Amino acid sequence: MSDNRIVVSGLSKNFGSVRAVQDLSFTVEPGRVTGFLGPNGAGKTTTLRMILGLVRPTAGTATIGGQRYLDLHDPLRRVGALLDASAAHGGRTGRNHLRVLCAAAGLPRRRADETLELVGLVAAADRPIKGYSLGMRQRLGVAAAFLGEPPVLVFDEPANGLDPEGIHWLRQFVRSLAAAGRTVLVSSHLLAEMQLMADDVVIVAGGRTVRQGSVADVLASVTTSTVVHVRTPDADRLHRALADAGAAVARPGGDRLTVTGMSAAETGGVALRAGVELHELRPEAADLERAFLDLTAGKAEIR
Ligand SMILES: Nc1ncnc2c1ncn2[C@@H]1O[C@H](COP(=O)(O)OP(=O)(O)OP(=O)(O)O)[C@@H](O)[C@H]1O
Repeated sequence: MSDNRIVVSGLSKNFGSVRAVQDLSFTVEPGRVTGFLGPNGAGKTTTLRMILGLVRPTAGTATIGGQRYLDLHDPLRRVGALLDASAAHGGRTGRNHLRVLCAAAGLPRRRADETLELVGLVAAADRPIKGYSLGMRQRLGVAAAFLGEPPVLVFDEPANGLDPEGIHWLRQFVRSLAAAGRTVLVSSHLLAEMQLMADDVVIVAGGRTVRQGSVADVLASVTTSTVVHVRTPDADRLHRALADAGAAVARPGGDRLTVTGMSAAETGGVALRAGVELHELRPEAADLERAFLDLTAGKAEIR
């Protein structure tokens, strides 16, 4: 696996007057899972299709190991992709579908059985695909992408239609691909899921990048407005003390206060100085969902 980096540079795509992707640049590193996040219509699928040579960019380039997909010598063994899980021929069985793909790619037939096992579809392998649930089709699509054990994998919304057990399986599988040194790009609008699955994230909205970096850095960069949850038997006094110290305080009811604009440590300090007893002092956990909403607010309209 010499260089299996995906490099997207100044990539743009217009469909008539629709600017689906605008000047997008990011790098997907081997050995890491990169989450490609954005609301509906953000341009994710169009970008993935440009990386895979299925859509011609209006401007910019997308390369895999320094070459455009269309210039790769053995693309099926270099890059595995799941784009549209409903693309398989409904009349075929899952096993036959994978065997046909093996034959087309010059892979041994046993890879069909091995990947069926890997994605947990052995029990349904000899049933026609038209009877598969969406989640089963996703698993079959993942199996198809991994037939040639390629070093680079691109999955468009692979978690769609999966039940919680399926999502757990997908997360483990995707993480194991990266742990083995593969380059993994996964698009999603399931942000909480990406928080658990991805090492890096690229967040797009309205065809543009709004933030990219490691999950930890992106979270840190958007958690300036900390929210702290407090419980105290002396809510009125603490409320006054916090307001005097410059915090915004909401009263969700009873003995509870929600403090904005002050860290948990500062809130505890104010309580101590005011002589107020605390029963709970809890900073709200930062999550990607909130970061995403903050970042894409106002840019998320479907064009
Ligand atoms: N072939 C096409 N012809 C015309 N417009 C298109 C075409 N493909 C995509 N678009 C438009 O480009 C924009 C981006 O679409 P794209 O499918 O890339 O977004 P997405 O982020 O994958 O969205 P979703 O999460 O809904 O799948 C949308 O406005 C869409 O309508």
